[in-house]
Amino acid sequence: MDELGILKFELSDLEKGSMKNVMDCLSTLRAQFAYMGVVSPIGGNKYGSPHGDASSNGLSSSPTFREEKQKISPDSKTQQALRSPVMTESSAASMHHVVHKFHEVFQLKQGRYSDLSAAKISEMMKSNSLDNAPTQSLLSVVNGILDESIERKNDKIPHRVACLLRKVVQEIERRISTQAEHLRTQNNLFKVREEKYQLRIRVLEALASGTGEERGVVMDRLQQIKIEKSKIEEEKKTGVEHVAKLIKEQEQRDVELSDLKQELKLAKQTHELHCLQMETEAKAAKDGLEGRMKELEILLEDSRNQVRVLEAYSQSKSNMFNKKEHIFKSFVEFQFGALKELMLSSKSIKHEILQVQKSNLEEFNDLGVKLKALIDATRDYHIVLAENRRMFNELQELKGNIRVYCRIRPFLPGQAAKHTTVEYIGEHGELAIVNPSKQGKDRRRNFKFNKIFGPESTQAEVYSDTQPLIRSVLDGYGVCIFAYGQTGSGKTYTMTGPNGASEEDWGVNYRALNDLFSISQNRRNSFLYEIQPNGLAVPDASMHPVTSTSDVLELIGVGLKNRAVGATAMNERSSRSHSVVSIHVRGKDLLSGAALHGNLHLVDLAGSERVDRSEATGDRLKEAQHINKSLSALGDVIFSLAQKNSHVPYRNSKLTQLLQSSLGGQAKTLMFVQLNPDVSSYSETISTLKFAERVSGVELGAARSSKEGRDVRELMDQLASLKDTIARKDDEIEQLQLIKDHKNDYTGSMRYGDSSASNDSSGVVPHRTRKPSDRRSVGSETSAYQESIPEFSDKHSEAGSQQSKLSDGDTGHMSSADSEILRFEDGDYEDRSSDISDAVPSVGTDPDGATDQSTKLSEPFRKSKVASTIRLLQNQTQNASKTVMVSRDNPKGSTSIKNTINSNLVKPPKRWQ
Ligand SMILES: Nc1ncnc2c1ncn2[C@@H]1O[C@H](COP(=O)(O)OP(=O)(O)OP(=O)(O)O)[C@@H](O)[C@H]1O
Repeated sequence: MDELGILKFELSDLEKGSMKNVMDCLSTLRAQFAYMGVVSPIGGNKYGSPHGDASSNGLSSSPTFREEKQKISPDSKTQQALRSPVMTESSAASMHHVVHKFHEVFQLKQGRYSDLSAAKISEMMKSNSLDNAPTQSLLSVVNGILDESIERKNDKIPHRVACLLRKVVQEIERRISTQAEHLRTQNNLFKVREEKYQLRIRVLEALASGTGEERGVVMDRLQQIKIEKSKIEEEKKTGVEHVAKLIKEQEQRDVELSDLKQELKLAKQTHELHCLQMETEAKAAKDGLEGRMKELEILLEDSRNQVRVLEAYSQSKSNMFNKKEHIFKSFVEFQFGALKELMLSSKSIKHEILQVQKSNLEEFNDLGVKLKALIDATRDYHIVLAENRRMFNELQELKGNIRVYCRIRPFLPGQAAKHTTVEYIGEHGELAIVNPSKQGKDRRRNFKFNKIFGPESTQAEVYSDTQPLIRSVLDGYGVCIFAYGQTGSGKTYTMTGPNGASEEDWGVNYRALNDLFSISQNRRNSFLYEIQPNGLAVPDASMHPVTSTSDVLELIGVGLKNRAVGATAMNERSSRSHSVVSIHVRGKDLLSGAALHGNLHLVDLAGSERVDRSEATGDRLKEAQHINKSLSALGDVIFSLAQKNSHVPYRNSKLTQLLQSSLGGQAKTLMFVQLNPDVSSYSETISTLKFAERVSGVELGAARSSKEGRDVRELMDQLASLKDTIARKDDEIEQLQLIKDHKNDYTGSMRYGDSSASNDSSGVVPHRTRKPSDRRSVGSETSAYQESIPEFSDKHSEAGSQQSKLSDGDTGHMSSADSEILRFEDGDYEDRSSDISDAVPSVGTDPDGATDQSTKLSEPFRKSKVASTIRLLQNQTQNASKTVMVSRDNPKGSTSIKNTINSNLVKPPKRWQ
């Protein structure tokens, strides 16, 4: 519309309701189409306005008018296009281009045609330009040139302008002729049509003239046709307007379309680029995703496996839980059942408890009274227990504070000639030694000791007679057990046992230690023991606290490492020093607070030897001399004690220094006399036996003479009476123990609800389970104490042995004390006993006769009567023993003894005091 110069309106004008622009536009369009109708071939006037020729009305020279004419004068192609009901896209585009060209070529904006350049004019003259130029433009050119020539007043116009004018005029003429031809053709057509219509009119008139009726119909029909015609024309007009409108819309759409195409192209390029980019990204993303997908697949597979495993696991768990649930359910049901039962029983128990509480209260009151009695009884029990201990040790003393056991070792597997010197071993300590090289009376020598252990005796048997002394250690006594004998006779074997000994072969040392600790444990309720407290015993020796046998064994091991051992001709592994294990015990009576101190010396003496036989020389000889010297010192001490010398030479050797506390005084001494049975050792054997005999008979030798042999019987009676008293006391103690146990059981059962026997660890507990008749079944009235006082078991054997000793016809072995006779070098002792010629009167007793005495001893009695009686008994028996002893050199006397000593005579005591 801009190009056509038509006023336009915007869609917004319609929306706003401003119709002015719309109306202007429509009126301009109508005017234009009206003009087109005028210039159309049908109108017959192509160039002129409806009001006549422009040039003629003077408006032609007006540029506005020219322009207006140009604007509204489309060329033939344009007209054709406009006339064409359907306009193609290309034709519309070309029409637009042509109109544009016309304006460019022929529109003279300013100046004159005569001033136009030749090039411009030649361009205008191109047939193509002229052909395409609108007629109006051509006429404008003509008019312009003519106007210029009028203005120049017939002055000549330039040649090129004249050529242009002619060319334009020729073109106009050509067009006019074409137009005329067209008009003629049209005219002819109209004429044909007119004739046709005339013909129709005539037909119609004929018809009209025929009947009035028919004429009316025809007229109506004609009228209808006219109306139709006018309608058709109207529609045609509307259609033309519609086509123009469509053309405009089409153009607009084309523009939009091209813009859109352009945009589409751009968008397509952008899109393609974008697509490319997207594809690249997509590819990368796809690769990444594929990788990720593979990973995820692997993960998925793993997860599935895990899920399978977990499923299996959860299945098994679930099964297990189901089972458990089942079990729990049944358990809970069972528990509920049990609970119900419990509740029921709880009710009845509560009821019972109430009743029991009631009865308990009564019993408690009763018990309070009984408990008081028990406390008193317990106090008495402890007093009696202490008394018992005292009596026990006094009895030990009565049995003798020094005992001599003789042990004969067997022949060793490697020993060649097995000729023994031991001819006879009696059950009660008798020993007969023969000298194969002598004949007659001197061939045989008899000895008597507390006990003889033959070659077959076991370690346990040997120890069984030693055990009672260990108890004395814990009662506060000094005890010394030592082994004496020639080298290789088995001292170490007896004291320690063989190398790497099993428990069965353990020697005295180990067994004594075991007993020491076990008895101390048994007494823990009444005594607090401290074994081997820290301190120093002798120079270069130290003391260490111990709590068990193994502790002591460790210390012994340390000591043994320090012990000199060497091979001699007599013993492949001879101890070249004394070995002393000292155990010190400090005890405290928990009830009375009294303290006691005992000690135990376990001595394995170095072997005495005849240096000519042991073939010792050099250091070994010196060693042997030292050993013999210290043994000699030991003998001196023993005999000094025996003679009750004011001075006892303890300090002559370290050995006697060490043993001082367990030699003399209240100390008890046990000596194992070790013998080698081989004939080659005959002289050493005799020497050893003589020494032992002297030790064994120390007190006998030291006793003063007594002519009151008859007193022995009386004293024996008293002794038996005392034993009976002890037995009764034992019964009392036992009864108290039973009461105490009953109390413990009762209180235990009250506390724990267990009325069964309590497990009392005290050493006296076994008694309460035994009947009195059982206790006496051993054959002694003191057998109730066989476990706690095992020595009682051997009293008969000792008594018996003493009896045998006294009844032995050979009194040659009964040597008297003589401190000067201990000589090992010559292998024999010189017997220089004093002349004692008194015969022993007939003595004897019946133990059963003493049972009716002293059935009840009061405390003052015990303190005074018992003690004084024991002392008296000791003195008397010593005298009696002396009487027996002195008779050994008197064949007559010995015969007398043999005939008169009663078999029940108890061995006289051997005290050194
Ligand atoms: N009762 C016995 N039964 C078996 N073998 C024994 C017995 N007594 C000793 N023996 C053995 O006799 C040998 C010598 O014994 P042991 O070493 O005990 O003698 P000893 O008197 O200590 O000698 P020494 O004084 O030279 O040290 C050892 O081989 C020992 O095993």
